[in-house]
Amino acid sequence: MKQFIMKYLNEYMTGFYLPTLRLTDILEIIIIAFLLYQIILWIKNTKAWMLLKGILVLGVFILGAAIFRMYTILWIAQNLLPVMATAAVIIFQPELRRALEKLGEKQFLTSVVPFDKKGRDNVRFSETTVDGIVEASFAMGAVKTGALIVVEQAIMLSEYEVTGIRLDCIVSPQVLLNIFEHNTPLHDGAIIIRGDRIVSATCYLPLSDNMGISKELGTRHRAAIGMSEVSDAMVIAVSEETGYVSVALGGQLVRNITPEYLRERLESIQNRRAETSKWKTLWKGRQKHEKGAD
Ligand SMILES: Nc1ncnc2c1ncn2[C@@H]1O[C@H](COP(=O)(O)OP(=O)(O)OP(=O)(O)O)[C@@H](O)[C@H]1O
Repeated sequence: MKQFIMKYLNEYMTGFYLPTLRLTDILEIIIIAFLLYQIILWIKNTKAWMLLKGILVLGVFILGAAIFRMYTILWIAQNLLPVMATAAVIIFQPELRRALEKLGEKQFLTSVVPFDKKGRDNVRFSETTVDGIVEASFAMGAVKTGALIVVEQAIMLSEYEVTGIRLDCIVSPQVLLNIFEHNTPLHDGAIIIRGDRIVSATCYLPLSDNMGISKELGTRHRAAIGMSEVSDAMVIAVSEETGYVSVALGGQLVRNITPEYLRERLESIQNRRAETSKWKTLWKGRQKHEKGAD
């Protein structure tokens, strides 16, 4: 019996190989899992999602060609691969730039390595500015005055600032209402807010080419989403048609929000420390509003 067991173990267990697991291996697995998760998130939120689908279709086609030994197709695919890789980098240059910018953002770095303690406590804009933006947005919504307000964060929006008329004035509800008043020279396009000041008006923002955006939304909302796709800015859009106030951040538009929600969102980017503590509340609120908007 003992011999039989030993023979069985010899036969079946020698094929198993159990590598020794070091602490660095576990760390490596965690890092790779985190990076993969971030890449998948990035792919899902950008045009790269379409690219991935295209690559999958192409992969299946090439696999079919390999199985059926279609040598000419395989030769063409092999020679076109470097060209396609270069083309993908050129086509997705804005998305790649955005991903690298995100990596370099202070906010991202400080969330991983909290070396900039002083920076975390810095307040980006004052409570008066928050009040001004919230009050003006909903006052304009009530009378159906269209508006587009870009609140700059870590990424400087100089290239969009120069498309408009330079301003330098403190944010207040009165000024905002005046700027977006119909038939006034500054009402068209977007304004950019940096800190507590409006730095430019009538700015032209990049339009999003996301196919999933609701057809009932026009260029104002498309510009709000587009701006939030290429930068970390928070963009507030007030609809001239419905009076709804919407907010775009990271390529996502939350429509028909309440003053409390807008205040919360502004306060979350106003102070880095508040951002961490309010994350949970905001996320819950956003999900609720997204449901409401649908
Ligand atoms: N790329 C852009 N950059 C900045 N502002 C823009 C841009 N495109 C449109 N706008 C602004 O949006 C206005 C047109 O809005 P439009 O009616 O097409 O959009 P909408 O999303 O349906 O908004 P609304 O609900 O207010 O009608 C323009 O007059 C202009 O002020």
